[in-house]
Amino acid sequence: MNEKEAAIVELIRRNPYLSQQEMAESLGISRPALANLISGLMRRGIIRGRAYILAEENRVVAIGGANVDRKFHLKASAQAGTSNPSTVSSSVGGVARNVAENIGRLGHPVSLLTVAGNDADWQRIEQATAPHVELSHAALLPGRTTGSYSAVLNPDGEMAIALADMDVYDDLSPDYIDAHAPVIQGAALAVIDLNCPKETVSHVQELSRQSGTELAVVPVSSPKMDRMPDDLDGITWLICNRDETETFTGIPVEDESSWKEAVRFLLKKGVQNAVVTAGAKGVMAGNADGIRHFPAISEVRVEDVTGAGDAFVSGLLHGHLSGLGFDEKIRCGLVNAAKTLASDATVRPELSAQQLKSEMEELR
Ligand SMILES: Nc1ncnc2c1ncn2[C@@H]1O[C@H](COP(=O)(O)OP(=O)(O)O)[C@@H](O)[C@H]1O
Ligand SMILES: O=c1[nH]cc([C@@H]2O[C@H](COP(=O)(O)O)[C@@H](O)[C@H]2O)c(=O)[nH]1
Repeated sequence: MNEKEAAIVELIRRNPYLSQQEMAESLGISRPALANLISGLMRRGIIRGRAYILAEENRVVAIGGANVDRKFHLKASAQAGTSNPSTVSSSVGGVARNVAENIGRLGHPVSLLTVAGNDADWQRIEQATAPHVELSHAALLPGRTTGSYSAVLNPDGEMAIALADMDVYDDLSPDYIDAHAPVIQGAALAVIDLNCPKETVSHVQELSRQSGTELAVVPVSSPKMDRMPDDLDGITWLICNRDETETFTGIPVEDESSWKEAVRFLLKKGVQNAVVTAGAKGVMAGNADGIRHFPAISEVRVEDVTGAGDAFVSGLLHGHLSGLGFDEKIRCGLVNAAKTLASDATVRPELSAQQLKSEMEELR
């Protein structure tokens, strides 16, 4: 292949929807010259043909963070201004990545759109994630550092402080999304986390609306709630924990009635299905047909809380993709969260669709 042909192939790989006019303009050649080059590529079987691409049933795309999580377990209560003896453990995380791994383990084809540094942390993420998630669209940025989340935990397990180095996600930009638009347009469901900048969230919302891709929005923390789009129309699922909900709605969630009011607030803003989780108290969830409380699974042994929220989201979306009724979708989330709390892993390695199905029967 010569240089021009290679450039054409790269353009098509990035966006198979480009017209010949757009390709010619982008390469700075005339349209007839482009047509000649394309027929050459077709004769040699490098381009197979032009096709309308149908959304692959149940293909999911997750957009957002892929981090390395580090936990420092202090041997005595934290003292400022000195070195504190501790043991450290680490694992792979990031909300979008956690959800993608859960969904992949549950048997759905899933791609991750993310950005990272070209470093050892990314290699670790890739090794743990690639068996379950398609990663070919992840952009490795020279000179950038892969996202990381470091929590310092007191001896009783409570967090003293957590440090998030997630500057790399500033580059999860609308331009990056445009370069991978067909991945979103061809998916049945897109899941975006709020590690993404606000303009990226709105851009994905617009693209999904145009292509009829369902959209789930998953916040990552209360300070990042200012990245929520101004208008929530076209969001199929919004799943927030209590802190995130209070920050966004301004409604203190203190009892069943204020909890319900917060869900109603989200629905009024245009979300189709809204869920507010509250740890051991369970979730308040609803849509235009009504809002109701679902208790958490009570018989859980809490081993490690990391990843429970992401497991809830993933179980719920698995129920949604499997065409279950509303209450069963929520139950899929509750069961997956409970089983993840009882595991020291962020995404439990035994998870599969069959496993979750039998756990749902066992906990009925
Ligand atoms: N102590 C607990 N006992 C039972 N279930 C829990 C407990 N903590 C969390 N969960 C489950 O995990 C889900 C998410 O937890 P939550 O703390 O609300 O969100 P996040 O982890 O995102 O902050 C809850 O809806 C619930 O189903
Ligand atoms: O600003 C952020 N904080 C935390 C996370 C991720 O959130 C997960 C912890 O989730 P939970 O709060 O559900 O335990 C970790 O994997 C961490 O990397 C993130 O993506 N972005």
